[in-house]
Amino acid sequence: MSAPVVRVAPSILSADLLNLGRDLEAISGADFIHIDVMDGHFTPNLTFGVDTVKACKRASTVPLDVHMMVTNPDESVSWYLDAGADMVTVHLEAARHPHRIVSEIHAAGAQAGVVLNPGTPACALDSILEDVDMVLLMSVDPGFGGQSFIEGTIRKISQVRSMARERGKDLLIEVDGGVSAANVERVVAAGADVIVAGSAVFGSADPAREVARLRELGTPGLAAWNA
Ligand SMILES: O=C(CO)[C@H](O)[C@H](O)COP(=O)(O)O
Ligand SMILES: [Fe+2]
Repeated sequence: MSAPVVRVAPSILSADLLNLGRDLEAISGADFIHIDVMDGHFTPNLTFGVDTVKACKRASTVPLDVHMMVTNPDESVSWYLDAGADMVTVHLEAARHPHRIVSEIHAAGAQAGVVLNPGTPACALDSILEDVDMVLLMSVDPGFGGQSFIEGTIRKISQVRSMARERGKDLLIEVDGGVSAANVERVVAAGADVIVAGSAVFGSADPAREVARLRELGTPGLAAWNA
């Protein structure tokens, strides 16, 4: 069996939208394409919708990780499943019926995750942890790329990894916001195995190399919890 490696999910929030095809090609070695759907209500910003997800599906074979930052995702999750999302994550702060959404995602053959804002404690996962494939922990308040990593997230990552361990749950933990070469090893060592990076990847001169570098720098951190 090959050794586990950190999965890297570049966020196209920081891509050059006028050259999105070129930027998707540059990250063809990534593990996911992270698509930040924001509705201008749940977040102060308005970004991508279903058509962007469809366009990414046509342009790339990399699995699509759709991060829904919308109020009432219950109403719109099916649009993103139909558009070709491979992983869909919904905020526990926004979902009316999170278990129903997770079932809908699984019924469509996709993977399901729930997201916690920095201000939401890990215990909010208590009744849903067993039902999801991934927990996404925000390490910035959602809305924008390029913000600074909130340090308290490190403790929350460890808490969620411990919860998963105690329950014997095989869980992906993704961390989103302010992750870069400077902190990726610590983030992973705390218990993460998927990292989102927007400005770190697309702000670099060579996005393809930055994906490989983040994976390389982060992977040693897996040994801390993934024995
Ligand atoms: O969900 C998000 C913001 O709400 C983005 O995925 C996140 O901020 C990534 O950008 P960066 O790596 O530049 O912080
Ligand atoms: Fe995101």
